[in-house]
Amino acid sequence: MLKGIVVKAYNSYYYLQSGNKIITCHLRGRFKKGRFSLIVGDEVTYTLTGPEKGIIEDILPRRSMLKRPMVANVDQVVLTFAAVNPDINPALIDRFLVIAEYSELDIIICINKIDLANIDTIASLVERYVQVGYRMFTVAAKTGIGIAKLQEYLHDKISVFAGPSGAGKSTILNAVQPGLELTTGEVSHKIGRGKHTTRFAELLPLNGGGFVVDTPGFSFTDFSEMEEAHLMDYFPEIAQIAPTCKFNTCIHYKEPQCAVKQAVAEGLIHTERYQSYLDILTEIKASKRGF
Ligand SMILES: Nc1nc2c(ncn2[C@@H]2O[C@H](COP(=O)(O)OP(=O)(O)OP(=O)(O)O)[C@@H](O)[C@H]2O)c(=O)[nH]1
Ligand SMILES: [Zn+2]
Repeated sequence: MLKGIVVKAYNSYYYLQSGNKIITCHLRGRFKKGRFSLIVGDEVTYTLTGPEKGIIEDILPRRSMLKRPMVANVDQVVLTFAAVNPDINPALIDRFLVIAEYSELDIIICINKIDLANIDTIASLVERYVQVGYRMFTVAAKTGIGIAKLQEYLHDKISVFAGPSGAGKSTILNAVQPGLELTTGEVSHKIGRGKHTTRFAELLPLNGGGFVVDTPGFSFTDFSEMEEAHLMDYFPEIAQIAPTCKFNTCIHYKEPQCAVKQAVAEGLIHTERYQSYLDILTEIKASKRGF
């Protein structure tokens, strides 16, 4: 049985990467009857019906499923931020981290444009997130600094690149995989969500194995689906200390004898990380009240 991975879905055609070939496929009729949907990243079996044409027979079990964008079998997300232009904003990093944690993704944080950065500022920021346990990369896509190391971590994996507009995601992907030729633009020339007009994600193959996804509009501002009591789970350093709070219902807000607040006071948890926690908690509370 031949195997492939869906790299693109368009107009009821599915494009499979199979070995080093792209096979254009239709779905076997029985799939169409159910409420079944095949998405980018799905691994499938197929039979050939012509040269580089085929029909998809079966879908293999999904290892994971990301909803926005819709991609199956994502291994990790690379949260990408610019050190400068737009200036780095730790509160924004925390917001992206919370959504990525909520989506149960493995996370890499990538700080781009370090050619323009104040090294001390970036070093202390890197330290903050390394302490929490995150994998941090500093790169300059334009000059190539750090790109080889990032490439190692992308090998044989499906990696989704997400981050604010202008962070340099497309530029990084072009550096990681010469030949992709994704369009990049000046920050000031972009409006709203950026220049992307594609609505559907596409897997872009890397030489030597693995795929990357450049996300059109990863929506990272909406916390209303989350529960107040679970927010701590998306801050690893808070989740770790939470069991030692006096009350097991403690959400580390106004409760007495809170071990998390104690840890903040002692400098074990970064004040700005705790502030991000409180800000998002407040947003969740407000959304539950219908604001
Ligand atoms: N100095 C410097 N500029 C960079 C670097 N990487 C990207 N840029 C510039 O930053 C701007 C934005 O880069 P893009 O790659 O388009 O950013 P993006 O994250 O893909 O943006 P969206 O597509 O809107 O999400 C471009 O003008 C790039 O040339 C870098 O390492 N150093
Ligand atoms: Zn507490």
